[in-house]
Amino acid sequence: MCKDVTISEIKEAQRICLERGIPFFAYRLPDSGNFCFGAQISGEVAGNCSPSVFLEDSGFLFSPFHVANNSPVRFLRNDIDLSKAGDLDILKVTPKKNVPDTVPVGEIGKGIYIKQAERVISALRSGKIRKAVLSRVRQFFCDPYKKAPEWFDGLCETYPDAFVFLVSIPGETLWMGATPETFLRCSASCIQTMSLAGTKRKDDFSEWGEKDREEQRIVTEYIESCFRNIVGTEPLISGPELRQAGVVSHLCTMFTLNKSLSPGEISRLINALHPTPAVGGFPLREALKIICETENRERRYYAGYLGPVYGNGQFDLFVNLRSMELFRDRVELHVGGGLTALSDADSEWNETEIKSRTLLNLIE
Ligand SMILES: C=C(O[C@@H]1C=C(C(=O)O)C=C[C@H]1O)C(=O)O
Repeated sequence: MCKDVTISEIKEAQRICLERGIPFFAYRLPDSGNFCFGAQISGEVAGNCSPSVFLEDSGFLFSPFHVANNSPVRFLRNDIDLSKAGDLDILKVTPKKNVPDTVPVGEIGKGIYIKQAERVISALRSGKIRKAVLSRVRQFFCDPYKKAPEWFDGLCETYPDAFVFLVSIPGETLWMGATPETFLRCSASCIQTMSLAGTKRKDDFSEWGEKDREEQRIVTEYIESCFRNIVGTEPLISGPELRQAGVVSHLCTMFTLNKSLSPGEISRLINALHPTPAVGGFPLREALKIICETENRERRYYAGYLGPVYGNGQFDLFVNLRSMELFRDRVELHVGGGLTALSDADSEWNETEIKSRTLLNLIE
């Protein structure tokens, strides 16, 4: 699906699609020099069913944190992928669609966040929940429809080891990000995922504290249990090691299974992995309950997963983090962090501030 396309062709195609209301996706895989693009020029964007339905197709999967009316599973086809000389011209003559503007969620400022964090921390200290990921929304007023192609280019340049993406479903949503976190990658003979948790500033060289190590351990043990219960084979596990993600560093453990799995096993693995305690918490049900009651908003596509699916059962899916939703006059960054009984509300706020620099450094 990914042809040799230049960044200027990608930017031009993005501009045309944004202007004409054509559904499209653009991405650059981690540590790759290839830019990929796909636009769906006919029919409705598919969705409203289980993400697994699409894993044998070719296109781009966009799956929310929670499936809801305003955030269904979406799957974009790549009718146009810029592989042919006339592809840009086809986009230019695709009829323009007038679509309604989408509605922002609203900023969640420091006062509200600190109250929410204190509430979650006291539940964590009562011992029923070990970890819960609390997130917030940060707004920035600007002209996203004009700027998006430049930002995409800038993110690719600045974060070579991130999955950089821009995905547009006109009238529904437009997201962009540079995520460091693999959800699940599947090639002909290898399955890979990661446990990514624990955060400090990139220039903080102190030892990792117990809070970060505990946060990481919870995710690692959870992923191990998913493999044990569903695949029955232990993957190769390496780490935790320090992993730089732009402005921050994380602890990262890699899981590699050198084996191909049946579509049924893959689908069960995906269902078990999402959401991992890296973006949800542990135990899952109790953590999701407190997140939902405390955040009091739909996360929509934040902390869901997304990426290209190649049509042969192979795919590269990533967690939707370090990302933002784009509106006519502003962007909304979604940013969160894992809380445990050892958390301090102010430090957690600072962590979300630092993580939001991943995108703000480029767009401000
Ligand atoms: C939730 C986010 O990041 C996740 C939470 C982390 C943490 O709590 O240390 C680290 C990496 C991610 O798994 C985010 O960036 O919004």
